[in-house]
Amino acid sequence: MPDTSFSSDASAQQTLTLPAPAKLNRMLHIVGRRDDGYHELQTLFQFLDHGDDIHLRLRQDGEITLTDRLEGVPREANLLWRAADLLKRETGCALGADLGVTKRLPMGGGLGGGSSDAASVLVGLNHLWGLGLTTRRLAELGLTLGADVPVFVHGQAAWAEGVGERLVAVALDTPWFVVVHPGVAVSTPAVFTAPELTRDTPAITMARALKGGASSWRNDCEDTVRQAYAEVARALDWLNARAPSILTGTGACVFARLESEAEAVQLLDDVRCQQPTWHAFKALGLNRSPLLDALPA
Ligand SMILES: C[C@@](CO)(OP(=O)(O)O)[C@H](O)COP(=O)(O)OP(=O)(O)OC[C@H]1O[C@@H](n2ccc(N)nc2=O)[C@H](O)[C@@H]1O
Ligand SMILES: Nc1ncnc2c1ncn2[C@@H]1O[C@H](COP(=O)(O)OP(=O)(O)O)[C@@H](O)[C@H]1O
Repeated sequence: MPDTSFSSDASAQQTLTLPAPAKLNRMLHIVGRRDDGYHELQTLFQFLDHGDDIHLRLRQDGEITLTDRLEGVPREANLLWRAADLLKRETGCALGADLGVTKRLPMGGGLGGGSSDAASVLVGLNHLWGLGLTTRRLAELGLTLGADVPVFVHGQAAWAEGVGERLVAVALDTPWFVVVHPGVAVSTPAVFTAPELTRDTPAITMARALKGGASSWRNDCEDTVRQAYAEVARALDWLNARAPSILTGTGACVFARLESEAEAVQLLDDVRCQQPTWHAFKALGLNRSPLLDALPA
């Protein structure tokens, strides 16, 4: 009988499929504005058991290619490609990769899909290319791609300050959520440049935020987004009549917190029957990203 174990092991080392989970901002306060225009935040990040999948295949010729196109995103802007290109330039690695994505997360929805894709590429290529960079270094590199990339690299639910780069791991409640995308695109820069945006919420301690618990958590972007996007306001009102619900990030997604999976199933059914123009899914909150458990030993 032919021994195929060597060839299958060898090909397993050449390819990797990794999860790129969504995040929610369980609360988000804007506590100031830096000189460069960026806003200082206080936020609680948590992951969902729902997201994209990233497919990596090692190339010996040094090329970085994209095997899946994202509509409206040219190669040089695609965070998968930018993450791989950054890692290659930073380390001088001579290897390359084919990068693919099974896209499930809406783009620009406040679920961090692009940032999570980038984090999974950084973590995955660090492994496939045998670079040996520390998680801390990968997170530093990731921050140059987007403020939300470090939390995905570290893979722990976190209290975040600054623009989201100062992280402290936390254990939050892990309920079921129903996440609704009301079918409109919200511009993050437009939210952050809105004159009426609340930018002066007094900073609080992490202990106080955690002690207040989910029933006290809110998102400072919500009023501004409500005013500019009637469909987001309608989704928040509709969901809030059924379960406590807030905006994630700068939207457009909103999420309802349920007491059980059965309640989440029921609410999801109701959304699909009564609001057919919205996209919705149910997901469990996770304090540990599935990315951390997906890498081969
Ligand atoms: C606010 C959050 C919370 O998770 O919202 P979502 O993007 O997830 O909805 C993120 O930190 C967003 O981070 P990220 O998505 O990387 O933002 P970017 O594309 O870099 O920002 C787009 C623009 O928004 C403004 N911006 C962004 C983040 C921030 N803390 N202050 C800002 O003022 C800046 O003008 C920036 O040019
Ligand atoms: N791989 C990617 N996945 C999603 N968006 C990407 C990707 N690469 C680049 N982008 C760009 O980044 C923007 C923000 O995407 P995303 O992280 O999904 O949203 P958000 O920051 O609202 O959570 C998108 O509108 C898109 O133009």
